[in-house]
Amino acid sequence: MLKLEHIAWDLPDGEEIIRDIDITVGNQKMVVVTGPNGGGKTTLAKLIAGIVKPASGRILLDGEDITDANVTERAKKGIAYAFQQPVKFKGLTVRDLLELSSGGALDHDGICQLLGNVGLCADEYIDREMSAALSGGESKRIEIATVLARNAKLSIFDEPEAGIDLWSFTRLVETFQELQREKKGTLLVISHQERILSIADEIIVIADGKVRAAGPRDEVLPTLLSEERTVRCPQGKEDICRE
Ligand SMILES: Nc1ncnc2c1ncn2[C@@H]1O[C@H](COP(=O)(O)OP(=O)(O)OP(=O)(O)O)[C@@H](O)[C@H]1O
Repeated sequence: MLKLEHIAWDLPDGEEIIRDIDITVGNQKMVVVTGPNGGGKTTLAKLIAGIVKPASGRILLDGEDITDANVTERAKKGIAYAFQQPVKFKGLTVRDLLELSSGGALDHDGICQLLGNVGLCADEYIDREMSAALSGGESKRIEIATVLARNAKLSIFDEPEAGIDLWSFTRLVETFQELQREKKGTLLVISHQERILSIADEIIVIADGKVRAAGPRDEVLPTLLSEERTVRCPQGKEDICRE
């Protein structure tokens, strides 16, 4: 179980970005973090992965205080993080990257399966270099595949939908569902996508650096969707919106 207690994070000029956040993420759950742009979701994910350190508060993983552990130590303890903007490693091939992530040699079928999770046809990609020649959507999907390859205790995905096509996105949603069914670790997914929100066990809404709402999907999602409808259709204009 992941537990954040009174977590805060500020910019060097003192501006508070994350304010006194308390979150509990149960094992084997799929938790989706959503909320308005600039609300602090990516910062929260970076705090959990150890990329940034909190100004105050504690982070516990299965009861162990990991607040002072760095990224590598947290990775060893089972936290895997997929960046919103994928990192490119010149010289490394897709196969190298997937083998590094999974911790051992992978045969053709193993690589096919991992790339298939994100809708990539393996043969075309296995020996390609992780360079600027890959499109944004291709490298984003490879990044997601590397996190899936880790089979981590806690996998964090930051806007996995960003820049990937509809077919690959559908495949990714199915992959998340398979992982949920097979109870293969905890998924923490930052997303604005209703299709991802609709398969969450729990939803956390972060706005203005605080938890605005948190709870089981069926409690949180209806309110979110009705708020979205209100934004799309201002009060008093419902008749026009329906037409
Ligand atoms: N290193 C930094 N320097 C300056 N501002 C930062 C830094 N990191 C985060 N911020 C600011 O903190 C706020 C929260 O950013 P964050 O990326 O966590 O938001 P988000 O909820 O993930 O947004 P989005 O939905 O747009 O991805 C933003 O206003 C952002 O500009």
